[in-house]
Amino acid sequence: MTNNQLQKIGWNEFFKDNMAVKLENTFPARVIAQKGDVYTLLSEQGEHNAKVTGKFRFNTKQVKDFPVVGDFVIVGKAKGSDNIQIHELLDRKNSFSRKMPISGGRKLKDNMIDGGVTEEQVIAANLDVIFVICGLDGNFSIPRLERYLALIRHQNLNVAILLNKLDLCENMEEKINEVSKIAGNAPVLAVSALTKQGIGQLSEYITCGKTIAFVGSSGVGKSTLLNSLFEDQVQITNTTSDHSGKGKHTTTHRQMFFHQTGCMIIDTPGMKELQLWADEEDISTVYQAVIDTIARCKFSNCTHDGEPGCAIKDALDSGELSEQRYIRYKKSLKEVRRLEERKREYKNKKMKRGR
Ligand SMILES: Nc1nc2c(ncn2[C@@H]2O[C@H](COP(=O)(O)OP(=O)(O)OP(=O)(O)O)[C@@H](O)[C@H]2O)c(=O)[nH]1
Ligand SMILES: [Zn+2]
Repeated sequence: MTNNQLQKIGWNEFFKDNMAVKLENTFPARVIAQKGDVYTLLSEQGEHNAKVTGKFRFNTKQVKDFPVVGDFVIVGKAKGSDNIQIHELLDRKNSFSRKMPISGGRKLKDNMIDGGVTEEQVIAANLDVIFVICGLDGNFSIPRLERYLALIRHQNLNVAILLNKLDLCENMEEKINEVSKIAGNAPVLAVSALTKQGIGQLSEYITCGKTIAFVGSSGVGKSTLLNSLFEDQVQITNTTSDHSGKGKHTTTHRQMFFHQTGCMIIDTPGMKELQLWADEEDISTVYQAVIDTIARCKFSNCTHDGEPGCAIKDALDSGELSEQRYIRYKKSLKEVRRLEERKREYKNKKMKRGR
């Protein structure tokens, strides 16, 4: 692979400039798959399987600082062996992240998932566009889309919303309308991965040198979509366990696929739990309509709890603002405030332990 070929897999000046390790015989590579602590990498020299070095592991304090699919890393041969090792993770242009999920059951506190390590979990890195996929069947969920949008807004990613299973949907316009109301600037596309209806709309995103990722809950059709785009089966899809739209887990690890156009597509396993890794500003952006309404309240310190001249009350009464959406806004705000608190507690605890 020549330098030009490295560019084809997304390498550019941004990554070159932040290479810190200048060890002899090291070179850049991109993470194209991950299974546990084994990474599959692609470099000018071809494909390699590698782990991080002991030094990397020792010096890395946070989960988010380990490589994920889409990352660029600096690799080299281990002393006295032909094995490739990862020495350094290069700064990310961006990433899609959530709060680390809770292992071993969830705790609900004030109707919010609470607990787990207060750290960022990076799902995929260095993306040009992220596609949030949602089924037009029983899986359809505006609240879930809003949560994805909050996470994405936090990372400043370009996002497109992809409504799949168009073949199963009888009120497409109504659904698109509903989604458009919360989508902000994100384009909303409706397709059927199965019949390929509308798939052509994706071609403007699937272009040479670009990296895109598919995220969404299990069973929305990420792998089916990938299969359609590649014609020949790159992933094995399963049949949904029932008609509720909840699929069986099929994709078990993250992986990057190379499309014939030269586009890199990252498929991710369906996410059950989507705790916010976002802040108040992100919530304000996702719920801009609520923020605009609040700005019209008579008193700037209005608590929207019966004060005179409350624009929220008027908007709820007139139906201009949906009560459910307002409740979700308040809940999300509470969740990110709680996250800020937990981040502070976590940092203090870590500092006390000296790591
Ligand atoms: N009718 C219909 N079914 C679809 C469509 N896309 C996917 N499916 C079905 O939905 C089920 C789940 O699809 P997958 O592609 O495995 O879903 P996934 O998002 O990759 O799921 P995970 O790997 O668990 O994250 C399969 O039975 C697919 O055949 C579609 O456009 N229309
Ligand atoms: Zn008010």
